[in-house]
Amino acid sequence: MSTEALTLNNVTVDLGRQRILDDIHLDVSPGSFTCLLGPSGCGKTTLLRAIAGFTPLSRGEIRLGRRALTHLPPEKRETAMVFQSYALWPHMSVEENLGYPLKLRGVTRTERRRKVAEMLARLELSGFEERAVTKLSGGQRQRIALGRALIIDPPLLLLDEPLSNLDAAIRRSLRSELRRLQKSLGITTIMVTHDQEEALQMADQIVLMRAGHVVQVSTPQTLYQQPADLGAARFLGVDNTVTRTPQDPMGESGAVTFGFRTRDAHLDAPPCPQALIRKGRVTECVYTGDGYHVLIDTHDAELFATSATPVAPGTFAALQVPESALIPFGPDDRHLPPLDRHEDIA
Ligand SMILES: Nc1ncnc2c1ncn2[C@@H]1O[C@H](COP(=O)(O)OP(=O)(O)OP(=O)(O)O)[C@@H](O)[C@H]1O
Repeated sequence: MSTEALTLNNVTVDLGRQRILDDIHLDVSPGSFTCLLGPSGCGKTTLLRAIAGFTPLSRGEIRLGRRALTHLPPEKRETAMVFQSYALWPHMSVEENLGYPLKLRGVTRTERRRKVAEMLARLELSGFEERAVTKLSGGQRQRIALGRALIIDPPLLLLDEPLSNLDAAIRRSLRSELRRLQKSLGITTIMVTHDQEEALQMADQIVLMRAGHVVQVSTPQTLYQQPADLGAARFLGVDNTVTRTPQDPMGESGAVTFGFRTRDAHLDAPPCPQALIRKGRVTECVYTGDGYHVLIDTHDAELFATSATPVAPGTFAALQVPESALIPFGPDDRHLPPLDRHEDIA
């Protein structure tokens, strides 16, 4: 299989009078797995459809390797797409579904059988040839849909929320299966998801989108630890913010907002010299399975923290966040470089 780099330059899409995608630039390296991540309506599916050729560009260009795709119809782009709904032919068997794209390309019956058997082995579904697709589980159907997309050796695989119809356990196991398959084939892959956990677990590169724009392109680790702005941070589970005070950790100048995740704010941690501390009254305490989430009303903000034991509302409590878990943002809400701190923190 040949796999290729994808390049988007200046990609802009207007639908009706509305600008849906605005000046998108993106480089996707060959064989990598990229997730388009963002809230509902931010333009993820439109971008995927534009790459597939189903949505025309108003401006810009799309290249796959040396080929310009921009003006090619979908069937000439040779990209494969898998949707949320499995879109299998219900009246056909597994073998017929998988072999259909080969049949359309004039591949002989013997060769089709060989390729279908090979694909079923890759999907760990050997022996399912004769099975009606209506008699498969949701996870099996989605694997067949994936196999049908891959059987023609496409240079680019496009996935539109392929796991979102499946229940949580199947979804988790299919994530690693899909990633393993993608790596073994080395196929350049772009997947749309609104699920940050899914993107963080699967992607080599995440494209975070908001309102038709790309906010950040980075590895999962960088996106999680250094979100580009406060909006990105909130989308990635940073649910607490505090503004600096004289005794807090701080940068050199200007107002700083620190974001932190609830999981990093502890009520029962041993005191640590370099930490942010906030005190207040507990207003809520809910069980989360692996502990408790506690809401604390401090004098300037309501903050969430974790506790190993339940805490009664009304109790006076102090939360502590280690310095390493604080994400600093400047007055314009943009992420600041890592803290360079010399002073002790109260
Ligand atoms: N055919 C269309 N005509 C006009 N507007 C459209 C059309 N298709 C989508 N939109 C609008 O474009 C915006 C982006 O939609 P899109 O489906 O790409 O978002 P998304 O990020 O994939 O959302 P979701 O996660 O909910 O699927 C939305 O505001 C949507 O209403």
